[in-house]
Amino acid sequence: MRFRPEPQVPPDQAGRTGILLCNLGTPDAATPAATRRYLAEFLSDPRVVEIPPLAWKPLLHGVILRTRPKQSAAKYQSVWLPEGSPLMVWSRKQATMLRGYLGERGHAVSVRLAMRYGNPSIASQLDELKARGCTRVLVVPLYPQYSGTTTASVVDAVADWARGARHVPALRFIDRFYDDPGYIRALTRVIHQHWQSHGRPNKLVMSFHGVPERTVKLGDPYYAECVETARLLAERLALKDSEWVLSFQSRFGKAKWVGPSTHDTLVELGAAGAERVDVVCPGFVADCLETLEEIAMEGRDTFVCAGGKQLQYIPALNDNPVWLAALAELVQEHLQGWPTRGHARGAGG
Ligand SMILES: C=CC1=C(C)c2cc3[nH]c(cc4nc(cc5[nH]c(cc1n2)c(C)c5CCC(=O)O)C(CCC(=O)O)=C4C)c(C)c3C=C
Ligand SMILES: [Fe+2]
Ligand SMILES: [Fe+2]
Repeated sequence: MRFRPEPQVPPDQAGRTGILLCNLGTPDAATPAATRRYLAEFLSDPRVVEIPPLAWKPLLHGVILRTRPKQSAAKYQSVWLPEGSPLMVWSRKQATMLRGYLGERGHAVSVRLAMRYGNPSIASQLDELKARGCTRVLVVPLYPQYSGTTTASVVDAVADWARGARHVPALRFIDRFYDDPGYIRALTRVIHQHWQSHGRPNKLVMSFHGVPERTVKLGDPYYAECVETARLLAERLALKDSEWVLSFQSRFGKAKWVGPSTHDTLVELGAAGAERVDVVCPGFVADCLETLEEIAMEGRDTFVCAGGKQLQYIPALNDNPVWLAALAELVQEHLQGWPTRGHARGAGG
């Protein structure tokens, strides 16, 4: 059967609104086997690696998936929490808190967390939302800056699921929030709080996940949106140009990525004798391997080895109440003006 059989939702029970929070995904365990499964799915996505399959598959299966899972699993072990992967732990907490924020305002909404790669899958959570009577779903990729490699890939997964569904819910997406006042306010708050308890650094490094330069040349708006987030943040923090710098981390593969690289920036700052740098990663709303290991551990070593004294990592937004309030507000904004006719118990109606 091409389209799934599904229970009928009686009109009087229809109209729940589903909120699907999506982040990237993470291995189920900090083991080479689980990391391999996760990387195989992630790195097989043509949105992520834009190399023709005939050239990429042999490299992926013959080289990368034979070596990287073991190395990455060791890194995951160094940040793993008793409850699991930091990305999963924080994302779950965010979903729970968002439920509270939206519930308080009395709307008939269901909030679910999905991961683009690994578990819980986007398809499984869309199935759950449908089973709860959601006839419309707001999809919220937790990427502040739009990129084809991340945001559009969530759209692909939702579209793949919809392709097999009989009763497809009405769909909306929050495709970006890089300049959202609440998001910028929450970042400002976290940084101010850090500076209140630890004093100020010589330099604030704003480090974003990188993407291949080619994707930007081909029209990906990601780089420009990172630049704008950084500018807005510096403005809100009233920083002079000499007090902050923008950089890009997590380079992967041999192609040229957008720069300047966070690694090179930390080496330069360390060699120039900077006493203390603080690093904040505004593109990650939840702490994960890329912030806790690559910045707070590897980055610190890089900076100190180059001659710097102290690197302080400023945590991601995680469970910050100002952030969750901003996210709830953003969700409400996107539900506004969504007609409730035929969606009897919809939010905002
Ligand atoms: C292969 C190329 C990659 C692109 C392009 C890319 C873009 C990209 N990624 C994030 C957010 C995250 N990436 C994370 C991990 C991660 N990223 C890549 C590769 C690319 N990312 C790999 C191979 C990995 C896995 C870890 C490793 O083996 O190094 C994570 C953390 C996941 C976790 O479990 O903690 C996040 C989050 C963005 C925002 C982005 C483009 C804008
Ligand atoms: Fe990544
Ligand atoms: Fe990394």
